[in-house]
Amino acid sequence: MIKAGIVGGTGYTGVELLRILSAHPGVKVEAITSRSEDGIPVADMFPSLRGHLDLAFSVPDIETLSKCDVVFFATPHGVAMNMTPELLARGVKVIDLGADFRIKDVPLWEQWYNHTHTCPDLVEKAVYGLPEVNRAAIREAQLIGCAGCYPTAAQLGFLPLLEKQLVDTRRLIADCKSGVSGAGRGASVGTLLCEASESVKAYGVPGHRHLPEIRQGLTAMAGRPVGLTFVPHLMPMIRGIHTTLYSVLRDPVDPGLQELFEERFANEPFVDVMPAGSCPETRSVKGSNFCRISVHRPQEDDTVVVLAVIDNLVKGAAGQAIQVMNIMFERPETEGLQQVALMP
Ligand SMILES: NC(=O)C1=CN([C@@H]2O[C@H](COP(=O)(O)OP(=O)(O)OC[C@H]3O[C@@H](n4cnc5c(N)ncnc54)[C@H](OP(=O)(O)O)[C@@H]3O)[C@@H](O)[C@H]2O)C=CC1
Ligand SMILES: CC(=O)N[C@@H](CCC(=O)OP(=O)(O)O)C(=O)O
Repeated sequence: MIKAGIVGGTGYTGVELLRILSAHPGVKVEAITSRSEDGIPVADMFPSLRGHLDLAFSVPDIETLSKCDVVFFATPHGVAMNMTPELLARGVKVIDLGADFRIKDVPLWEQWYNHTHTCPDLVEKAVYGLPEVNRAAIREAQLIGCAGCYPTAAQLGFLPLLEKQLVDTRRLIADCKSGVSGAGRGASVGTLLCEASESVKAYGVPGHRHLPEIRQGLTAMAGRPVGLTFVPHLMPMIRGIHTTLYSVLRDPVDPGLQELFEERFANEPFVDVMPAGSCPETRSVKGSNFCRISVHRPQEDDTVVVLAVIDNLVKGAAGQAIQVMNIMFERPETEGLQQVALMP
């Protein structure tokens, strides 16, 4: 049994980790932290877990967490970096769902996150948690910076095109939409029902913190710097990310896009390439670890349109983190992650 700890158990990604791990046959959750709910039984706060988890929240404590084999940080950026050096020194593997270890260029991270990094040496050692790109490195890693939610969908969608050098890398466009749970559980005016429902709004147009993360991944795939326009939107739904990705073919001769996507993801257990002409819906992945993708070439013109959907809390966060854990601990990669999406 893998002994797991979760820091940040009262947030949306924390409770999603609990939902999935409580049914994982190879994992026992040993510690779950919250500073605000210290001592409260987890099932009192989340009745959906009654009968599945007999644990109470406790404040984050290095002695307790270091008895675990793996610790997940489901915390805002700037938190994981404080405890990670000590946990690694004690032989614990760390999987950060936040952004502390995702961006290799530390000054660039500090600029976008407006925070001083306290362990830049560990950023170099950390492995980016996107199994479809980095599986071999994840297997050997002690520390993972899990891919963000928008970055997961955008990178998976562009991956086959960039690896094969099929599109102009100077003008990639990622038009992305997220459900409100992407903003976390903390109260804010923008996520109130009256503000977020029955309305759609772009945000972060001049620059969003996921821009450098997505650009870093796409640059590695393409083998050269890429130009990217990334515009996120807030949608009146709870879960889900929908990305519409635009790029222009370098050579207008038909490269066989459908076959290319099917072949690239043929052995990926959580990427489903949809039949030609289809448009994946966010509800087709709600509660599941799948990314569903379709590729289009409207009017047989030179623009390629890729549609990719994920559940931001699963493939975009907790599910991906558990997929990564399965790889690190040499468990079957799909173990505990077989949930079918909720319809409707
Ligand atoms: N929501 C999403 O769709 C996605 C989120 N992520 C990332 O995952 C992380 C968590 O997100 P989310 O679950 O939405 O966040 P929430 O705001 O919903 O929850 C944050 C959690 O962190 C705890 N926490 C906050 N500050 C600290 C601290 N200083 N020390 C210890 N614990 C702390 C909180 O509990 P308490 O204050 O009681 O200790 C709470 O349990 C973030 O980095 C986010 O960017 C990644 C992908 C998708
Ligand atoms: C709707 C919404 O507010 N989404 C968040 C992104 C989700 C998230 O938490 O980001 P990570 O994937 O980096 O952890 C945002 O735009 O900042």
